[in-house]
Order: sequence, then structure tokens, then C-alpha cells
Amino acid sequence: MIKKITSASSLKGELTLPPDKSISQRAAIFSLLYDGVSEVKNYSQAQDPQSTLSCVQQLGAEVKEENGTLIIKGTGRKNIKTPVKDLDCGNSGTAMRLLSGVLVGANISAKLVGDESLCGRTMTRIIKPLEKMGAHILARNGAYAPLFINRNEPLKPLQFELPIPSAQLKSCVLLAGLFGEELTQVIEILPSRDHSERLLNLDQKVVQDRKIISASLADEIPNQSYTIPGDFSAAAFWLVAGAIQNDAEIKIGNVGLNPTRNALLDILDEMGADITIENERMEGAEPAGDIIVKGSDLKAIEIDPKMIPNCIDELPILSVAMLFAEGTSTISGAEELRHKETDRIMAMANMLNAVGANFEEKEDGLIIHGDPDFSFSSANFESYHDHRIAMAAAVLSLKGSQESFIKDAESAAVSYPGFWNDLEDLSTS
Ligand SMILES: O=C(O)C1=C[C@@H](OP(=O)(O)O)[C@@H](O)[C@H](O)C1
Ligand SMILES: C=C(OP(=O)(O)O)C(=O)O
Repeated sequence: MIKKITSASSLKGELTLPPDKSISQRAAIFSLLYDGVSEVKNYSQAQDPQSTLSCVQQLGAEVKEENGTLIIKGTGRKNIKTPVKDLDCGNSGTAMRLLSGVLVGANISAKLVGDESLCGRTMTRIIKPLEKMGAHILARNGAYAPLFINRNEPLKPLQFELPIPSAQLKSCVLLAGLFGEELTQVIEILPSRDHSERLLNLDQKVVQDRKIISASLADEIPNQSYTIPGDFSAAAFWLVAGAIQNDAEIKIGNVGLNPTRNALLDILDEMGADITIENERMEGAEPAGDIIVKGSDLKAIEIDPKMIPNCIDELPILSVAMLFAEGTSTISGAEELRHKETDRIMAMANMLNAVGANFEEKEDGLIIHGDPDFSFSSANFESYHDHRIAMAAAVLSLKGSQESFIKDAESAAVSYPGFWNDLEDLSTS
């Protein structure tokens, strides 16, 4: 689908976000591990969380929906079923990496498959530690899905220092560790999103700036009955759209505000954005609140590489904010972006190129020479079937003086099925 976007003269209104994608996927997987019934409110209808949900059903979870709440009867750790068909993770790296940990821990033989994009993403990062724990994993070219997972020897505990700040890798190893008699420990140097630790209530301690998270069979899996907050990564598109439009005023209700996810708030604040947070509260183990963003003048920023894991999915849309900020902004230390649904540094560079921006592409990021008066008439954007690139290009399109076009725009549904409707509602109201 090619989406036509007309320039917006103003953006005003209030919107409800899709439920958080990362938390939804964890709610499904952790409900499978819980030996009892969980009631998950506000589970995401987006494609990735739906892929995860159907995989956990194949593993034995019984799922029904009552008035928008998912009632999930888990199997507990001891009774997970061997799936009769391939586990299809669709486009979701989170599903494939977290479920691999569960399969290895539970000693379930299965084949994990995914779409073309997912089959192009390296799984070496999880294969290595899982093999150390006793798994036998057959991967295409040793690194890519389809993955055949098997374990013929006892599960071994692992002390694992994360070589990259990845929440998927961290969660994968901890999930396998939850099935072991002895303690598995993951040592984290740079904090990445901590939804798994929170929702599983895992033991954590900080020793010399390193977080050590422990998991074993002795950990009780908590009941997963909670309400999933709105997805901060979805809010990010509106935060930037509002910040770069002169007389914008957008209210976003019920946004997840986990501090390991929302570095974009600090970044936009330092850039001079007009953002207010109201009604801060807890939604189960996760903080949430309402956000109001208004248009303002932005100035350039240099992103500290240490902040990258806490804004990794927001970098495509941040590059749009940087384009309209006074001065030169930099993103560095973000090589992980090259291993997402597409090579996102390449995709961001092509998006900026499509409007004639002044920037340089680096191996690990971008240098963007911004200008509050930057203007372009129209552009043809490639999304590379990547939801975050499609949505970032849409926000950028609002600044064109004429219509712009986004290829393969349906990819937004991977995380945000209502994105195009919300965009229309905001720009016409
Ligand atoms: O754990 C998660 O839910 C996620 C972790 C991040 O990936 P990495 O672990 O590869 O950094 C993020 O980019 C992804 O969208 C979701
Ligand atoms: C990278 C992403 O997701 P995943 O790795 O789960 O496919 C994302 O949603 O931006």
C-alpha cells in the first residue's frame, strides 16, 4: 500500500495509543509460564503481539477474550506443550528471541520461523548463550531463522555478561534460566528496558554500576493480571510531530513511562520541546501518565551513546526532530539499528535524502545539520517494510508543502494498527 500524506497546517487533538508492544508480548509469554489464570487488560492488537499470542497458544496456553480482556490459562513451567506446527514469529525479533529462551529452558523441541525481515536478522547473539546452557540450535547459515531448537543434555546455569545492551538477549537468557535448579545470572552494563525483570519480579542487585539479574526454578512466576499501558514508542511519533509543528497541541493519554524506555522525553526536553506530563501513576509494575506536547523551537543535541538503549526504537523519529532543530545534531553508538527490521541507519539516511536534508551517515549513526526553516515540497519515501520508518516518514511528510508518498505503509500495523487513522484525525481536527 502506498500512503499519500498531505501537509498539515496544524495538529490538534487527543489520542489513545496502542497498548505497549514489549509489555504485551511479555504478558503473553509470562502468562504461559504462570500455573493459573491471568487476566490481561488492554493487550495489543498489533501484529507482533498477536504473533506472540498465537505462539503461546501453540505451546499450551488457553486464551479467551471477555470484554476486551484476555483470560489466559497458563501451563506453568512444567507442562508446556510441544507445538505440532512451526512457531511463526512473523516480523517480531522479541517473539523469536524470548520464545527461544522458553523452549530451551522447558526442553521443548520446536522450529521457529518468521517473515523475510526476521529471517534476515542475526540470532547468533541468543544462539551462543543458549548453547552454553545445553541447547542444540540449528540455524540457517549458523545465524538466521528458521531455528530448530532442541536440548539433549541437562540445562546448565549461566553467568552471562551481556555483550550488547539488548533487552531481548537479556530476557532470553533469563527465561531459560527460570527453568534451572541452579541460578542463572545476567550482568548488564548499560541498562536496557527492564519489563521482564519488573513483571517477573526477578532478584536484581547493582554491583559497581553493573546490574546482576538472577533467575531459577525457585522463582515463583507472578500472576500476570494487569492493564498494559500505552506504548511510549508509539507516543514518540506524536511527541515529535507536535514538537515540530508551530501551533500543535496534542494530548496523549495513558502512556507507559518506564524510565528505561523514555529517554526521548529527556532528549526532547533538552532540545527545547514543550512537553508536560500529568497524572503520573503506576499500572501494575509499570509507571504511566498523560503527555501534552505543543509546538516549539528546537535546538540541536548530541546523543550520548549510553542513552541509545533507552531510545533505540525512537531514533528514526528523533532524526526527524533533529532535521528541524537549530544546529548540528549527532546520533552515535547506535550500530544496533543496523540489525532491526531493516538496516535503520540506511533507511533513515534514505528518508532524509528523499527531502534533500543536509546530513552524513556514519557506521554507528548520523550527523544531521538541522534548520528550523527547513522546507521541502514533496517526497517519495521507501519504508523498507519497517513500521518505524513508515511512521517516521509520515510525520516528516506533514512538513512538506505538497503531498508525499510512503511505500509499504501497511507495515505500521506491526506495532500501531491505528496509526493512519490517528494521523488523519489529528491533522483534520
Ligand atoms: O525486549 C524488547 O521488547 C525489545 C528490545 C529492543 O530490541 P533489542 O533487545 O534487540 O535491543 C527493541 O528494539 C525492540 O523493539 C523490543
Ligand atoms: C525492533 C523492533 O522490534 P523487534 O526487534 O521485536 O522486531 C521494533 O519494534 O522497533
